[in-house]
Amino acid sequence: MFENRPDRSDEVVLVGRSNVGKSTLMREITGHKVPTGQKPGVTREPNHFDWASEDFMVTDLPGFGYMQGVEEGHEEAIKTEVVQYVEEYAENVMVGVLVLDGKAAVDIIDRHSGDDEIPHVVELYYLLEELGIQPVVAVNKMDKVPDRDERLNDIADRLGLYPPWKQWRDVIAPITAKKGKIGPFEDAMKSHLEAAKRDDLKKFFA
Ligand SMILES: Nc1nc2c(ncn2[C@@H]2O[C@H](COP(=O)(O)OP(=O)(O)OP(=O)(O)O)[C@@H](O)[C@H]2O)c(=O)[nH]1
Ligand SMILES: [Mg+2]
Repeated sequence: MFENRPDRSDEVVLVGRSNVGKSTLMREITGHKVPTGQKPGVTREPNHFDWASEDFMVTDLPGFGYMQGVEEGHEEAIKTEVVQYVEEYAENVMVGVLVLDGKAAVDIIDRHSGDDEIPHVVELYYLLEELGIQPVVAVNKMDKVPDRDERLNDIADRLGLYPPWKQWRDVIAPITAKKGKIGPFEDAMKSHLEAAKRDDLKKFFA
């Protein structure tokens, strides 16, 4: 299990495959220089940013799937650790942000969908639901997606959210984290924090 977790009662976690932009989004949220990179597998340990006065933190977790320079067995081990982390702290996690690469997600999901196979990202989405964690799907790298509505409808469909995606604006948030365009994500976060009666945390997503 990952060490060095600050003891904060409320938490937002960022999860998803490697290289989708979790750490880039973390940077945008916190304003801190979180390491990011072009090669999958940059984040190997959780990055926690915490605000003691609000008893709150945001955690950027290592990514699932292919990681450059990492042995296959170790990738699996990291994936298991990420799942265990979310399970262990489910009580604390107010929102689970599933970050996707808007350009690649549908192809990856479809490639791994079969009779006895559920793609990792879909599995992760179900895990959040099972654990009673409010999901937000941050569909990142929208700057690379030409057919925006079509793509977002497909993503909604693959997650079992009946299209059109616009019905799910509090769950599906198209963003371009690299350019700081994260308004739809902030709006979704604010609506869930309000529902959780934590209006005091909305300032971190403004
Ligand atoms: N085009 C585009 N690239 C982005 C965007 N957001 C992040 N990236 C790039 O995607 C790459 C991966 O970003 P990271 O934030 O390191 O991704 P990560 O999900 O934290 O990756 P791991 O730590 O390896 O799991 C970097 O080269 C980023 O600059 C975006 O909105 N658009
Ligand atoms: Mg990272």
